[in-house]
Amino acid sequence: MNDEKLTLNDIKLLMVDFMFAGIDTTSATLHWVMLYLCNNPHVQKRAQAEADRLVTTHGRLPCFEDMDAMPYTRAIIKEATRIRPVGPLGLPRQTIEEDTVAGYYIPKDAQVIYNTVGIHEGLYPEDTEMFKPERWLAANFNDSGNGPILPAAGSGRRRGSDLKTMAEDGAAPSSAPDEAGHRLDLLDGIYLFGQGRRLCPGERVGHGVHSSAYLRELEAIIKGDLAKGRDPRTDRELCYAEELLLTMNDEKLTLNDIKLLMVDFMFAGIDTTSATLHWVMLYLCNNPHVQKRAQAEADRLVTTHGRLPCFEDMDAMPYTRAIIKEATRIRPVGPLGLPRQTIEEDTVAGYYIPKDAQVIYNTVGIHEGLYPEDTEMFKPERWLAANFNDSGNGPILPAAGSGRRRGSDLKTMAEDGAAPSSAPDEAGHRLDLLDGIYLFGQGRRLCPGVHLALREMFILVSRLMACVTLDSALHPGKPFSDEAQFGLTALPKEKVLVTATERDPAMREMLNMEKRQVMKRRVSLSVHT
Ligand code: HEM
Repeated sequence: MNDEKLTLNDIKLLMVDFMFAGIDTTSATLHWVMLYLCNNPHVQKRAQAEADRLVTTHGRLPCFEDMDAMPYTRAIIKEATRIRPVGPLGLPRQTIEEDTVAGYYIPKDAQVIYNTVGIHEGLYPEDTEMFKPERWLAANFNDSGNGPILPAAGSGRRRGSDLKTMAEDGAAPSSAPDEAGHRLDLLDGIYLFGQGRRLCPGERVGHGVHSSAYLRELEAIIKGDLAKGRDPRTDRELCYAEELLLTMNDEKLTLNDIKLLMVDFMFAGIDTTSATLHWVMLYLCNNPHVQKRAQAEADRLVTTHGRLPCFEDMDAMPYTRAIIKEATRIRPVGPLGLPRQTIEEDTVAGYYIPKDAQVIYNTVGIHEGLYPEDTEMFKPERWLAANFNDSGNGPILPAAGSGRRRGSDLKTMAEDGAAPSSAPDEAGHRLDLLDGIYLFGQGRRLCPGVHLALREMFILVSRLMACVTLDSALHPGKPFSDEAQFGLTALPKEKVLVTATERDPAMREMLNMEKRQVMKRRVSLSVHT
């Protein structure tokens, strides 16, 4: 550490990085390897024959030194990374100069993301869905250009024929690279580990382009409107990208900033929200009484307004919101928060935390601590104002943004089933998604997408409850296992396949009516543009 000018803290951060970056990725890839081995007994047989040859020669089990002598085993791993790359998209890069790739102009400072799945599919378009480890054996590359065009690890593109370098499958073991110094290794042709200088250090690898054509088109439409003295906002509902394009001068945003924001949102907002919805569906199927109560809430709204729930009904549907909140409590899809660095020393729960330490909050642990007596019970009613009272009933909840306050302070929302009200209570408090929930982080870098995520989930759950009854498609009437499988997001271990049974044909008619109205709006928008 002295030669490399590393502090003890740098070493700790490296250890944590390795844990975060190395465990899920490797184990997910191994899941695919196992799956394809089970699905392809002939592949297993050939790998076993290779292992047997090694065992017979050396009188011991394979060890790290045998990598070069077992090309078929390596080819199995490589084919699994090709056919199902566990990171479907690469990490973003910023271009340091302009360029043209496949006919697309890429400006300087653009954010580019390579599409690993797309690149891998393009390698063998004729049979991309076939698991064929033998693609990766040197015997299948020859100087007539047989084999795909493979980009080499770390340096530009080179022909597959250059890669005719490895010992043939089954040939005498040799650990030396061939005379040209090439190796048909895991990285040749595989983009799963990234590319270039920031290639995954656990292995080494791309490109792929985040197209900006759509954004430029939108910008032209907005500029066209403004040039004609027309404010697009008065004509139609704008999407987020259009709103940003309209305010980009005032906000000092470049087109590139907007692109980066869009990409950030896609990365940060899709998996997290969809994983949370998996849990919501699971717990709805497992708790028919919860569905019934949510359906009753939706029915009251439909009867009052003669339409399906919409965003404005959030405050009027506390039980639906409580379902979403309880799902985020019981199975937070991000089991750990993102790391923070302490700016001063402190003592927390008897533990001394030095300055400059990296701390990670344990979301699962905090959530479990809220209701230790029945933490594994899915009880949305915990989050209804009726269940908080001045005698301190309810857990001690940390309030969103400001210290800790007693649950009794939170007796603020309209009672479940009470008259709809969109106004916060007189104390200005709201029993909202963030009170007591750490899933979205805390403090200044709290998830900025929380309100969007809540609305997306609210609209889906409230409308589902208005229209259908959910049940497990795999084992009707029986609960799903609520065990979590940990990955980048913690998803249910069991596949949440559900059936949706229509409750009332009148709801279908309401949906169809809405669909017709949306289509009409779309037509008028395309006429406008
Ligand atoms: C259920 C859904 C979601 C969950 C569980 C979630 C969770 C999180 C967490 C834990 C963080 C880190 C906060 C911290 O450092 O303390 C975060 C950051 C972030 N989230 Fe979300 N998120 C969700 C939905 C969304 C959506 C829908 C968007 C946008 C469309 C979004 C955009 C972001 C962005 C841009 C950041 C980075 C903020 C920063 O670095 O300052 N998230 N999210």
